Amino acid sequence: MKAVIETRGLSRHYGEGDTLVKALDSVDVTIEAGEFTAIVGPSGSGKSTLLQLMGGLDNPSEGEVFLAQNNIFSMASQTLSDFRRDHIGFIFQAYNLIPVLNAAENCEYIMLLQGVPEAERKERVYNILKRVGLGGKETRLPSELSGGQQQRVAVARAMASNPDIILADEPTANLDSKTGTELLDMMHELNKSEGMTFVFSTHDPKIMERASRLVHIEDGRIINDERR
Ligand SMILES: Nc1ncnc2c1ncn2[C@@H]1O[C@H](COP(=O)(O)OP(=O)(O)OP(=O)(O)O)[C@@H](O)[C@H]1O
Repeated sequence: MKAVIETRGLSRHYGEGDTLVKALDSVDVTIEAGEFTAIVGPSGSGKSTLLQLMGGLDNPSEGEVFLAQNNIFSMASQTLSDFRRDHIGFIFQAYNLIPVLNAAENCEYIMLLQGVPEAERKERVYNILKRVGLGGKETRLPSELSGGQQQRVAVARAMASNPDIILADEPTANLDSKTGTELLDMMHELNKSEGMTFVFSTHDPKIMERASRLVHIEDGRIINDERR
């Protein structure tokens, strides 16, 4: 199996002395291509911190993250920013779409930054939006879409850059149970049919049920890592 992300001795500390918080404490984990991994654990256990560090959105106190065999924290910040854009798709709890851009433009934006030619951009956006069940809604603004539809745009946007991996931080937390299940089934289908690798930070039992791997974190440390 091919390693997509590998962390080595990854730690993130806040404060010092009496107020020191070890949000993440020497975590070694390797995410392999095609996995559908849920990072689970109690509130405050370090799930989001791990996801943020895996994606190079935060800096570790100690340790390393290798993405596609590249040590991301040894990169200059612009290099990291470009590398992240080309290799990782992010999905956040709050959708984080650009409000003045319509569904298609939200997806197209990353490809524009990647220098993908216009005709190819349009075709890819059309196909991806259809793939996530939003065919015909290309010109809707985020405010004209339901929460579930906005999160589908966020999934489409994450896929648009053709990333190695999608990191999703509590993607169903703001959705009702039925909408969350539909979104999850769609991501699971993308995992099965296209081999897209996903890592979730979650409390959602529905994600845990479908996960091919459950990584349990407590107090910033991995206490169990179960493939099934
Ligand atoms: N900016 C910060 N300053 C100080 N402490 C922080 C900061 N961010 C996170 N922490 C602490 O780090 C620990 C891990 O936080 P993290 O958000 O990763 O947990 P989590 O498992 O994702 O929690 P939840 O399930 O509630 O989202 C917590 O104790 C949190 O209070």
